[in-house]
Amino acid sequence: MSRKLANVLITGTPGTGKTSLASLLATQTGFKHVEIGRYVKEHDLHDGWDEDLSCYILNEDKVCDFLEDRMSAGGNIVDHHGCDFFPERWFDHVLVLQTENGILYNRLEQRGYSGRKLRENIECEIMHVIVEEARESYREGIVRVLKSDTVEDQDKNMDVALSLLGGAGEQGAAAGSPKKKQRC
Ligand SMILES: Nc1ncnc2c1ncn2[C@@H]1O[C@H](COP(=O)(O)OP(=O)(O)OP(=O)(O)O)[C@@H](O)[C@H]1O
Repeated sequence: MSRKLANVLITGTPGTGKTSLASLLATQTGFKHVEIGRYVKEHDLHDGWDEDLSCYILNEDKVCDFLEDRMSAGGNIVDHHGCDFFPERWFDHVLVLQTENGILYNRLEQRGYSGRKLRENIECEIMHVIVEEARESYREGIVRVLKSDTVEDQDKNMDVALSLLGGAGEQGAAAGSPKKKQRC
């Protein structure tokens, strides 16, 4: 199987700037912005609502089944705060955004996060949980960790992403590489 266009995963702790970057990148490239949180809500890809964390309980199988055909076609920018349940073969590039803890704290607080939700997200960033998850889930050569503290960082990250997508046609060859996991 090969794709004419690449697929990109933009991941990182909530608040690190995934949606902002993915949205800009989609506008510039014409790729589809696949914001998993929004899809989960709009297409009922969940197992109900978590009252404690005020969020939907994502159903990984439903998400993967829903996206399979679209991902096979390529040209997607997937935006999600986790990355270990997607099939490895879906992605040609994985960008992990990281934000300095104090900056992230302010962003999440401004968004109305507090208590357990705020604390757990900051701990996630301090412990580099998503970076580790990405490195364990995807082959080394496609994972890039990018700083996302400032607007200047965002500009640089756009440049990185655009340069990666410049070779999108060839990247499709990676689509047939062996799967590391069979979660979906
Ligand atoms: N590089 C950056 N520099 C400064 N502010 C940023 C940067 N990236 C994002 N922001 C701001 O931080 C806030 C969070 O950004 P965004 O919603 O894109 O994060 P996210 O990682 O997609 O969060 P979530 O996972 O909860 O959807 C927004 O107000 C956005 O404008």
